[in-house]
Parts: sequence; structure tokens; C-alpha cells
Amino acid sequence: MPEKFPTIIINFKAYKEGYGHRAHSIAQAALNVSMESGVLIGIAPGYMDIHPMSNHYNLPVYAQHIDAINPGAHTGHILAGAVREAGATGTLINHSERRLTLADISGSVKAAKEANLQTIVCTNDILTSAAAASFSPDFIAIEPPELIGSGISVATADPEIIENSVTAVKEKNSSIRVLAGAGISTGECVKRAIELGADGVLLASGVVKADDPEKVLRSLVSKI
Ligand SMILES: O=C[C@H](O)COP(=O)(O)O
Repeated sequence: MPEKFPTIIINFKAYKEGYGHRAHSIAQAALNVSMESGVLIGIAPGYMDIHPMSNHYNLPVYAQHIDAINPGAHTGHILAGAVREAGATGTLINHSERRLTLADISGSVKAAKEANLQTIVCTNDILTSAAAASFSPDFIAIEPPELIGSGISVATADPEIIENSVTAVKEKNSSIRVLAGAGISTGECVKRAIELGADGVLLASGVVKADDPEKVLRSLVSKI
């Protein structure tokens, strides 16, 4: 049976290299490397690219955010059901660059589950990881904000935050997968994160801003 949950998720954020033709090149590179290696790679493009990416590439596609709303009179909001209908497999919730209140995290997880979307709740520390586990998302992604986009890997700069988040989350609910993120860019970082107990990684700049994303993706899967 094919894997359902990716080990590597690439967030395209709002980088200038993360939309249009370049987004397609990254997605194609992710598909090539995923097929070669057997490691499932997910992508989180901008909203406008969810539908084309889902249509063109046999990869799990994630929204970068959804709103905690039901269908109705809302303007400028992102509806879980619409994201699902556009072809998304799941969604990030509470990314460090799109923080939510506790009530909104709860509402967004509920809305995503009702729409049959996988849920990835992002957290910034161990306590928040433990709290987020109460919502029973599919994934918790622990990312120290100060290391995001820094090029300094969380797996070497702050291994305790990975280990302790894994313990805190799995104590509450062992079926929740834990991703580590921030500054991940090599196979060695991925290997280290997995050795620390993570089920996978969430990353952005290391792939999206790379001169050769496919080369970086090959490195990322090389030690799994
Ligand atoms: O969603 C991805 C994370 O914020 C990590 O970003 P980064 O890989 O650029 O450090």
C-alpha cells in the first residue's frame, strides 16, 4: 500500500521562487526524487497553485493555512472544503508566519478534519507542542522561529526541542507524527532529526531558494 503521510514537506511560502514556472520545476523535482527514492515528498504551494499542482503531480499537496470558518457569508477567507475540492491532501495550521489563537487552531483543525484534510499544526516550543497534541492533528511540526530561514539546522542547533517535543506529543497521542523544521537543507539534517525521534521534516528555503532544487532534494532523501 502506498505511504499516506510524507516524510518531507516543502513549504513554498510566498518566496518569489515559489510560484509560477519555478513552482512547477520544484514540484517536478520533488516528484522525480520521490519516485526514485520511494520517500514520499509533500508540497505546500501558494493557494493559486493548489489546483494545478494537484492535477499535474502525483504528490500530496498542502495548503499553507485555512480559516476556522464554515461555508457562508465570509469574504477573503480560506475554506477547508474549497481547498479540498481544489485537490489538496491537507493543510498547515498555525505556521510561525501565520500564527493563530488557540481557539482558531481548534476551529481550523476541526474544519480541516470535516473536509477530510490532513492536519499539520506548527508549534514554536515544547509546551505548545504538548498543547497542540490535544487537538489530535495528523502531524505536529516543531519549528523554533529564530532558526526559520536561517540556514542553521534545528537538528544541530537545538536537538533538545525535537527530542522533547517528540516525547511530549507521543506521551499524549502516539499516533501523531512529529516533523522538525527550521534550517533543514541536507540529508545529514534529515537523518539527525529522525534519529532524534522525528517522523520527518518540514522545510522551505533550503529547497525553494536553491539554484538546483532537485540536487538538494536528492541530498535530503539520501540518508533516510
Ligand atoms: O515551513 C517551513 C519552515 O518555516 C522552515 O523554513 P526554512 O526551511 O526556510 O528554515
